[in-house]
Amino acid sequence: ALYNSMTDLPLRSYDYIIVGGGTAGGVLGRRLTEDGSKNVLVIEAGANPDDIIETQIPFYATKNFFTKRDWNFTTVSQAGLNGRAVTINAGRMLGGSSSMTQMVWIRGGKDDYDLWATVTGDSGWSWDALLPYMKKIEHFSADNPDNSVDMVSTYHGTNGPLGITIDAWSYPSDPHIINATVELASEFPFNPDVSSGNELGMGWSPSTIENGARSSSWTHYLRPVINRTNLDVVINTHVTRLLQTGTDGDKPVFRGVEYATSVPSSNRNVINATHEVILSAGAIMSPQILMLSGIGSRSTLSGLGIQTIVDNPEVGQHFHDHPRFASIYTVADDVPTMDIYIQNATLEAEALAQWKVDRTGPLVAGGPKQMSFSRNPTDIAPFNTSQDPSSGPTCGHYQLAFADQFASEQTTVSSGRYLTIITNAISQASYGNITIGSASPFDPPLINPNFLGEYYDVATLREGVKASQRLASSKSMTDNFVMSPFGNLVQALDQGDEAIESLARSESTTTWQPMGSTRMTRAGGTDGVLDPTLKVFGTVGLRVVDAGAFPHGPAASSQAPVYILAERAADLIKADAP
Ligand SMILES: Cc1cc2nc3c(=O)[nH]c(=O)nc-3n(C[C@H](O)[C@H](O)[C@H](O)COP(=O)(O)OP(=O)(O)OC[C@H]3O[C@@H](n4cnc5c(N)ncnc54)[C@H](O)[C@@H]3O)c2cc1C
Repeated sequence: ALYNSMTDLPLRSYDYIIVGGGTAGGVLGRRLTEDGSKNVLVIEAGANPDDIIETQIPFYATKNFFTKRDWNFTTVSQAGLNGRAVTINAGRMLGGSSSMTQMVWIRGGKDDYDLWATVTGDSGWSWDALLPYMKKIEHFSADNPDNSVDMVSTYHGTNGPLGITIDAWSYPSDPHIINATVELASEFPFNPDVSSGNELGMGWSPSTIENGARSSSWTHYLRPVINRTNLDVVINTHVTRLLQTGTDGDKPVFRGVEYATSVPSSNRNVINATHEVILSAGAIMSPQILMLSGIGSRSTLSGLGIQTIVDNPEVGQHFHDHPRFASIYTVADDVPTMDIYIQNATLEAEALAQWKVDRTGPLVAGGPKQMSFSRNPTDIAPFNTSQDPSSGPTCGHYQLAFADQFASEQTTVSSGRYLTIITNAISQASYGNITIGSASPFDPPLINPNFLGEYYDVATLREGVKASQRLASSKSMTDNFVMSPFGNLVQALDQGDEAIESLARSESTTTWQPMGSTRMTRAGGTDGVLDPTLKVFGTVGLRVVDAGAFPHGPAASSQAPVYILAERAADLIKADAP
């Protein structure tokens, strides 16, 4: 059942306590309770988003920003971004970030997961071994909209919990982009399924949308099973740290969970799991909770008066995110881009009324509907001398995604029609870290993704911007559609590489994909935090299952990889059950 506070919980013991009812936490809550033999408690800091229409309407995804459903994190000053600090929004509600994503559903390349297997020494993390889990997640309900290919049968599942479809709204850009895959077939070859293991090329991009509304790990994994008698979910409860409950051999056992309400001054109480505590608080908060619990770098912890129980300087390291740059183009005045619903309150109100009636109309428009994945050229600087940061040849270095609207975080406009082509550096070379500057669980951790810290990533964005321009200036795109580049992009494209790189430093921001801060490595490894079964090194009774656990960030948006990781994690946890 769902409870508003810990004081409402029935008096019973829990085999598993999951910290964070987000993307991974929702998957675990469902899977660990499905055979009925184990009691599970999920503790979530945020609230239940069921009454919040902005978490349901695909087009309203960004309206969740800066609300109480958003952790609203800010990075430390980023040297690679000319010293700017960047906001990283993250979901603080049931479903976590899956309740506020742009809904893009993309897995990454086969090499991404094969690298996980190599790094961990566990072939269970390879693409082939994970493909059944990938399918197990999906309730995939659309063929490719142009019917040229069946996206479902070979690589996708149709009986899983999570509703996934190709966005039902027809964007003005759709035919132009698909035509460009013919006109520019050598650079943007049509890829019938970018989630087949080879993501390179341009193809349709499915979204976590079903029947015109967002599907999240709350709406499609956890909520449908909330009445299981062995599942309790409690909201509005902030886990402040984990507590050692004993020792097993020479290792500390961490089965105690200390919590408070969302009010920092509220009392701390403790609940113990009989078997395991699983941290699924996301790649920013899970390392913070570990450090507050005495698991981390001794020098950091002792400086803050926290007793070190497990000295592991790897906690919080290898943190990264994919930097993003938006190239904006003007579009012919008579093209009905989504700008009309942003600029005209009457049209938006009509669209909202239509959505409320039957979940149709323009507001079902979610994230990008096509995507392309490309590799950097190998014959120019810095790529001809740098080590390739990608997992392998099935993975792109940059991803282009399209929005039929003005989509900038720097400026807004009140008129005009636009196409935004977003470059994401999905195989970035820069790594940063998460650490803590305070012993208070209510102070956010210090977040350093080190955006564009390596010149390689600036150059990757440069390549993406130039590829966007080649695409935007093609006959297919300029045929009654794209007019010209907009804003600072005009001058940068005119002036060339250095100017583009400089613009990338002054305008790039996050794709909201924090990853890798508690990474998994091989058993007994010293270059990570988790063993291949996601157990925290040096402890008993404790795992981390969230985006922080990725051994290497996939060349993709991160929600699908989190669902994939969590599905296998559930089986690994069950396999260890007493
Ligand atoms: C705005 C936005 C857009 C995105 N767009 C896309 C996209 O289009 N496609 C894509 O693939 N990915 C996207 N992502 C990234 C993707 O959503 C995340 O990588 C993924 O959902 C992370 O899953 P997680 O389980 O690691 O963490 P989360 O889903 O963030 O879950 C963490 C949960 O833990 C809770 N929590 C944290 N601390 C505590 C605590 N101390 N006590 C109790 N509970 C706590 C949080 O409230 C949250 O519910 C986007 C993310 C955001 C924020």
